[in-house]
Amino acid sequence: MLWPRAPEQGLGLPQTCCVRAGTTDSIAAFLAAGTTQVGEAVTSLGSTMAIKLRSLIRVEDAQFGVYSHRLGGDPVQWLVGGASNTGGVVLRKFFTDKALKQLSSEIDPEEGSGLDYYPLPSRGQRFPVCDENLEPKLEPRPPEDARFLHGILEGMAHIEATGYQKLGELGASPLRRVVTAGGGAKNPTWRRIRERLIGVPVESATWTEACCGTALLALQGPSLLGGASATANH
Ligand SMILES: Nc1ncnc2c1ncn2[C@@H]1O[C@H](COP(=O)(O)OP(=O)(O)O)[C@@H](O)[C@H]1O
Ligand SMILES: O=C(CO)[C@H](O)[C@H](O)COP(=O)(O)O
Repeated sequence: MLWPRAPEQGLGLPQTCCVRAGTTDSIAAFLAAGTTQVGEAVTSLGSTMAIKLRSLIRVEDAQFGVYSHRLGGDPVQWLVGGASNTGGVVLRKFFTDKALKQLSSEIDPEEGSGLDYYPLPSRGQRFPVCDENLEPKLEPRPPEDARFLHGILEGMAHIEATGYQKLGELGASPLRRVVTAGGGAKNPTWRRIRERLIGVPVESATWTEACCGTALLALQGPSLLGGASATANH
């Protein structure tokens, strides 16, 4: 908590104003998504892809871009995960949001694309492997836009699945369910591709915007952390 100083020193807020600070966008998205159980995770599919798994075990491994934030509770829970360079920023290079919706409806998520892409906006990856020289792979490009999109969505789902697999290998609590936040959460085709590849139920969050988590944190403070549900009627 930050208490404001005199107006000439700070923000000029009244003494009665309590400011809560310190979250990141993907932690805010995690809080908004309303998980309560160890083994539940949130994938934020925004411009980049970030994953956070509610775990009893803390895991850190810079080689794979894996780190943990302390969530709280008794016993203490951790948000284990990482932030990848893949994500919607790659989709935006090729498709408008309107085209994404139309083309996604033409994809059969039960079938493989037959392509082997590694979607990145440029060279370099942070998670699930940390390698500044890793190159994107988005070729060959088929003539059909829907198939091209299928390959990209599948490639990103592979990266996400590998990420969750890596958390398990490094000793985090076993994954049971994935909730989705961010702009990619509104894509049911992608959700099904991801579910097939990750191997646990994948759902869309009721609140997909990180700002909802920030608002909940401002309202409830530390009582929101450590197993409390974020889906209170606010
Ligand atoms: N139907 C869709 N399917 C998949 N991705 C989508 C869809 N609509 C929008 N997006 C992607 O969502 C991203 C924006 O999500 P958002 O959570 O607002 O991102 P951020 O706040 O990180 O910039 C864009 O990169 C866009 O390509
Ligand atoms: O890369 C990101 C956004 O582009 C991550 O969301 C950001 O790094 C959040 O960090 P943390 O994982 O510590 O919550």
